[in-house]
Parts: sequence; C-alpha cells; structure tokens
Amino acid sequence: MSSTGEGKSPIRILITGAAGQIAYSLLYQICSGDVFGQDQEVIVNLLDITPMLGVLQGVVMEIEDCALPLVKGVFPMDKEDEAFKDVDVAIFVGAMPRKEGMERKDLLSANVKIFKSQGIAIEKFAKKTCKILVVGNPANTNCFILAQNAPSIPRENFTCLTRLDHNRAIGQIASKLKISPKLVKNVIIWGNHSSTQFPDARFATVKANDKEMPAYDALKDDNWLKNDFVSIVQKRGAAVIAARKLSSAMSAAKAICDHMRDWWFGTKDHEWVSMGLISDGSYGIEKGLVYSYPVQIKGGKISIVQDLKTDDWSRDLMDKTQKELVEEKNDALKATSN
Ligand SMILES: NC(=O)C1=CN([C@@H]2O[C@H](COP(=O)(O)OP(=O)(O)OC[C@H]3O[C@@H](n4cnc5c(N)ncnc54)[C@H](O)[C@@H]3O)[C@@H](O)[C@H]2O)C=CC1
Ligand SMILES: O=C([O-])CC(=O)C(=O)O
Repeated sequence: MSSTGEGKSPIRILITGAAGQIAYSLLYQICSGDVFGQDQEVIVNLLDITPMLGVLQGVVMEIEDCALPLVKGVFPMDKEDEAFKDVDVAIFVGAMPRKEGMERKDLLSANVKIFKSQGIAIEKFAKKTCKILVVGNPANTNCFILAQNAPSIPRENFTCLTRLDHNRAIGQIASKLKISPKLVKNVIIWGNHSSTQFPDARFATVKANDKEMPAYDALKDDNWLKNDFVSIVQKRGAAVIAARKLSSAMSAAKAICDHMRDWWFGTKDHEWVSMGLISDGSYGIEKGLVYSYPVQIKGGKISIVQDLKTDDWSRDLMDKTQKELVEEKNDALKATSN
C-alpha cells in the first residue's frame, strides 16, 4: 500500500476511445489524483478498437513513465466484455469526431451503434453502481441509447457531457467583464450538446469589485447576453474545428474532469453546474430524454435545480433544443432497431 490512499480500495475506471486525442489529455489528470482525490488509488481500463492496440501500448508506456503513485494498474483492451467488468466509473469517449461543416448529429448513424453494443456490455459486466459519463457525439443521444440497452443500471447513473459548454459560457462572461472565470457562477446549459443548446445567463452571478451581482446587471448589455453570447457558445465547437482542423480536446478533457470531480465530491453550496441527465420530466421536458439541466450534487446524488422561472424567450429556446433531441432519439432508435 502506498502512503496515500491507506485503507481505501482502488477504484476501476474505464475510458473508451483511449487511443484518441481527448483521452490523451484526460489520462494524466485522472491518474494524478486531480479528479478522484489525492488519496484514491486507481486502476484504469483503456478500451479502443483492435487496430489501435499498438497506440494504446504507447499510452500505457507513457503512464508508466509518469511514475504516478496512485496508479495501481493500466490495462489496454479491445474487448468490451473485459473492459466493462466491475468498473466503478465509465467514461465513454470512443466515437468518431465531426469534421468541418458537419453538425454533431451527422455522426449519429456511425456512432450510435457503438453505444448500443457498449450498453449491452455494461448491462452484463459493470457494477450496478457504476457512474457513467458519455462524451462521444452526439453525446445526449448516445447516452440515451446506452441507457436503453442497460436497463438494470439505475437511470440516475447515466450522464452526458455539457460541462464544456458550461465552461465556455463562464469563459465568455469572464472575458467580456475582464474578470477571473472563478468569479462567474450559475450559468446554465439547457438541452442538447449541439448548436440548438440554450446557454442561459439569466441566473448567473458575478463578483465584481468584491460585490456579488447578477451577470445581467454587471454586463449592462442584455442584447449581447441574449444574442452573441448564446450563439458564440452554441457554435464554439465548430469554431475550434475550423481553427484547429481537429475538435476540442484539451478543453473537453478538462470539462470531463470537472464533471466527474463534482459528481464524486459534490458541488459547492449555492452553486450549480450543467449535466446531461435522463429527464424526470422537470421543466416540462419529455421524460426519458437525455437533456442538460442545472444540477447540484451532494453525497453522489445529482438533483436538478427546480423552480427557476421561464419566460417566453427562454421557454422557446428550451423547447427548440428538446424538439431536436426528440428527432435524434427517433433516428437513433431506427438506426439501432436491428
Ligand atoms: N461532449 C462533448 O463536450 C465533446 C465530445 N467530443 C466527442 O468525443 C469523441 C472523441 O473525440 P476525440 O478523442 O477527439 O476523437 P479521436 O478520433 O481522437 O478518438 C476517438 C477514439 O475512439 C476510438 N473508437 C472508435 N470506435 C470505438 C469503439 N467502438 N470502442 C472504443 N473505442 C473506439 C477510435 O479508435 C479513437 O482512438 C468524438 O465523438 C467527439 O465529437 C469532443 C469534444 C467535446
Ligand atoms: O464540436 C465538436 O464536434 C466537438 C465538441 O463536441 C465540442 O467541441 O463541443
């Protein structure tokens, strides 16, 4: 037993798409204790497709070369049955990324089948307590298909990543006000991780000159918050692809860490974050859809922040993104029906 983590059993974490670019930015943070704590040892299962096993070997060598005390094992794999066995946390990154000019839902037919097969595998092999985060696009609908195929895993264990959009929203407000991002809180991403998402700053607050105030009051630019802000956040992924010729990876990995850390340790008092969840019907959203909501977390339990007021403008945007999710769900069910 190492000097850290005395008395705690190691947790087993699965990362799919482990030979890809997001995983390359993610693994150091997971293995160094930045996400699950400096006293939590980890065993990491790295799943990718067979042709990537050689690349995975290189990733394993690099983790070994980091000489990280919390790492109790790293296993490169190409078999879902082995990869999902007894995992405590599963991060589903493995999927095709989009190219310039595509929408994320254009990936649906290629990627959704992966999530059907992996849903069947978690149903058979993962612990029923496994915490699941879907990153691969279209993330909400892939998460829906994963959950459909793993009926014995509790619904509240399924989440998808909209934290990158949440962080982008914070970044935009902070940079407009020329303040640190840590002084901005309670933005919301509603709906789909797509260009129909609704980045909502109506309840966001900022701390400026030592005073906490609504972001709307601090910015004094409602037009920007209702138009450019929304559209910049909605289209940020596409802007990164246009510039980098590859989709976001460093910021996606950082957002994955923020999402999992908050799930593991809880959110701060009076603060919320955004997560894609299987809807329980809150805010009139179709039950069962994977929709991004503002959430607070205590003791591992995720609760949707309730009773935030909607007006005609916000309701319309919340409904538009829901409509797209219903269409994606129907297309995904068709694509996975045999
Ligand atoms: N939800 C979000 O906020 C974000 C989602 N993404 C999405 O994440 C996904 C991964 O992105 P990158 O790492 O940049 O892509 P990448 O192409 O660099 O890596 C993807 C990896 O997945 C592997 N893979 C493919 N099929 C697999 C399967 N059946 N099982 C296991 N592994 C499999 C590939 O071989 C590859 O190594 C993409 O779908 C991308 O669109 C990217 C950024 C943000
Ligand atoms: O835009 C993409 O395709 C990758 C992604 O999900 C993001 O950067 O938010």
